Amino acid sequence: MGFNCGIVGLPNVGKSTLFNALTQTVAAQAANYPFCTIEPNVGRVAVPDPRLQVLSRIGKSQKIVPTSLEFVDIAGLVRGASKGEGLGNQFLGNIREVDAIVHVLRCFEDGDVTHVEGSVDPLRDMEIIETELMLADLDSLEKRVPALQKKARGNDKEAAQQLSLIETLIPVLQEGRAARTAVPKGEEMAASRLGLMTTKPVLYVCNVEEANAAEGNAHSAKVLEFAKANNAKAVVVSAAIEAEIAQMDEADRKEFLEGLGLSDSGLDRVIRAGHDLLGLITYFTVGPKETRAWTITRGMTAPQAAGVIHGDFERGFIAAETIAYDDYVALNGEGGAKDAGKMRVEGKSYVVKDGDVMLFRFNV
Ligand SMILES: Nc1ncnc2c1ncn2[C@@H]1O[C@H](COP(=O)(O)OP(=O)(O)OP(=O)(O)O)[C@@H](O)[C@H]1O
Ligand SMILES: [Mg+2]
Repeated sequence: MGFNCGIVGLPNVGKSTLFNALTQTVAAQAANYPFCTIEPNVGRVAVPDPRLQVLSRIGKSQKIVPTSLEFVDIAGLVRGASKGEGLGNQFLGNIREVDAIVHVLRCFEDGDVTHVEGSVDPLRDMEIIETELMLADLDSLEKRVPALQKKARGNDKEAAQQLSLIETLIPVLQEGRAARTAVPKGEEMAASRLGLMTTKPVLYVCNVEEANAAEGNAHSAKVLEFAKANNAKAVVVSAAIEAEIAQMDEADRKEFLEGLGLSDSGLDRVIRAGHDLLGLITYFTVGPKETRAWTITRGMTAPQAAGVIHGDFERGFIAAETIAYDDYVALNGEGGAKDAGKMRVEGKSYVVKDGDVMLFRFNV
């Protein structure tokens, strides 16, 4: 399943630094000048899930295979990007291609690191970026209206439906609100097919200085408050320190994190939040060879979930032996769950739940 999160923001706010930390590489060039990144950097990241260790211990698996998520480090956007400023059109094109947006906001004070707006103010920066995305969306919708009107007059039902959705969204964007805030219920799929940027789910990442990695600072507090009031997600991270930690070996990393007063890496929170943002859930397969996490979209049925492992599993699907994660753990594995009657044999219409431990029966 090819889901990805695009890392978006003003130039020089720490996007490539965050990308390098996430991917545990130095693949992306991160440096103290705006427009350091031009071509997007793409990398896959393992989704950390503490349930994997628990399951593999009970199931006596030889190895653990986490599921993964793709991140794309995109060039910085500036004011006027929707009108072509700063190679805006090209960069907006990169954003259109991702499934979710990780919006990096500079919350660190450092006189040596250039800020294209001259001062640190994450809510202002957020508005600059979101305005550009809204203007670009507005432009792309308005362009489609005349052709759709013509088709709709010729009794094209599909065109008429699309036109009506577009006519709902245009005034919303004109008022300066993201399209995602006004998609009518039941039209989410149709809206996502419009290829807009402001319908994509967004996660705000507050990039703070090293000293504030644990608690955040006054800038990040403003973002968190905004996010709370607007039903949005935000996390605090120090990209610079995370990039450093990512280069350390396991033992040093732990000691270093503890020294900073961090129980877990901020990156884990970014990755997990990205996973949730995409409406993704995880089910597990547990065996002597491996304990493995699989990513599916919320709402998928058992055969569809099986298809993520192999097309044959979906085509020849018969049933899925299913144990909820909590039951698997409480009853110490498959045998105990079976004895307690907690292993369910689910059929074709079963909607898989997050944490299900599954074994598929199939026949091809
Ligand atoms: N939390 C932080 N504290 C201090 N400095 C940081 C922090 N995060 C990033 N930086 C510094 O900010 C500068 C810009 O970082 P980076 O190249 O990652 O930004 P970018 O958003 O990818 O920029 P561009 O849009 O130009 O590609 C680098 O010098 C980096 O070391
Ligand atoms: Mg960059």
